[in-house]
Amino acid sequence: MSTTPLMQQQTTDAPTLTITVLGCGTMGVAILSGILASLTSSPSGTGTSTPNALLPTRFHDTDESTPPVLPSRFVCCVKRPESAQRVKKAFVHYGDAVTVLTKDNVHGAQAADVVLLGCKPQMYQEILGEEGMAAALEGKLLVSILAGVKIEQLRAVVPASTRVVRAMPNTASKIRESMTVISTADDLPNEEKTLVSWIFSQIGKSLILGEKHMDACTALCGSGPAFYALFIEAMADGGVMMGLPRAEAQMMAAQTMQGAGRLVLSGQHPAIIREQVSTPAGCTIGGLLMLEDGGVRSTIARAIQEATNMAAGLGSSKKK
Ligand SMILES: NC(=O)C1=CN([C@@H]2O[C@H](COP(=O)(O)OP(=O)(O)OC[C@H]3O[C@@H](n4cnc5c(N)ncnc54)[C@H](OP(=O)(O)O)[C@@H]3O)[C@@H](O)[C@H]2O)C=CC1
Ligand SMILES: O=C(O)[C@@H]1CCC=N1
Repeated sequence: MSTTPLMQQQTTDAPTLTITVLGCGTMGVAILSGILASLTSSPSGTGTSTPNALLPTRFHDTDESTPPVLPSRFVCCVKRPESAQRVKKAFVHYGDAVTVLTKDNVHGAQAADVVLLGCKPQMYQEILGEEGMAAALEGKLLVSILAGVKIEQLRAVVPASTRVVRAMPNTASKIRESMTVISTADDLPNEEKTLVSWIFSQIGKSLILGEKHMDACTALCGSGPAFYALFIEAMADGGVMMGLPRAEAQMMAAQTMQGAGRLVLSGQHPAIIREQVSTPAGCTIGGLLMLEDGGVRSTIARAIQEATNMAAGLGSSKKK
């Protein structure tokens, strides 16, 4: 039987690395599920982060190297006992590798090498300002997935020795199909850049961009699954309207969306895909014109604009 990194580190004296999630809700569970799945799958099954041939060179694809020590211990911090039960249930198959703490963030941070901040944006000051937290974060790497909270805001509430990184993943982390954008300060040590890149490349594709783009990335990557889900529902509704059974219509819509996305990722321009599908005098052009009549293109673009603007305001302490 082949051994996985998680198994090796649990059965030998190899150095360990602990990731603690402060606020382990939907996203915390999704991210840890993806990382744990990558650590426990066979080497050939790991890493979905193939370099994207479509990326213009001005964008930096993330570092593809493997850190010398991989995470093998995970601590999940939540507030309510019922959430603790839910998280325990999600990770029941990983035994001692996952610990769940309720209202015990400081111990969680003390145990960590890397702290993943996964609470609501409005909670960061309260959680990072807890008594004992500053000492627990000294010299550590803090990765925030909070929408709208800037690196500068986080730096203002953690010790100067804490390195702060922002990342914007999405719920598809759970199945290792996230799209994550990472933003780091220029002075982040290379080994920590490698570690952060490794973490997010285990749960899908990732790239590095300047922080000024983070709110738009939040709309595209973070909110994106909700927008595509609406599109899937609408496509399926149309199929049902025309007599298709609901479950089959939904499957057709989702798989067709995935296929179109993969064609784009394989290098085909969306306009070429659209033209190739539109047989002259065929049905596709009829459907496309109906969508254009309905202003779908600008409505979708405006939805990204609106979500971006709303994301930008989420880090403001006035919002509760
Ligand atoms: N949902 C998404 O698709 C995405 C979300 N994000 C960002 O991720 C973050 C989390 O979002 P999401 O996972 O949806 O939110 P959830 O509400 O699901 O998770 C928040 C977690 O924080 C915990 N929490 C609240 N207060 C405390 C506290 N004092 N100490 C410890 N834990 C606490 C909650 O615990 P309890 O349940 O016990 O209250 C809960 O587990 C947000 O900042 C969001 O902007 C980023 C990308 C995508
Ligand atoms: O809706 C939100 O605020 C979060 C951030 C991105 C996705 N969900």
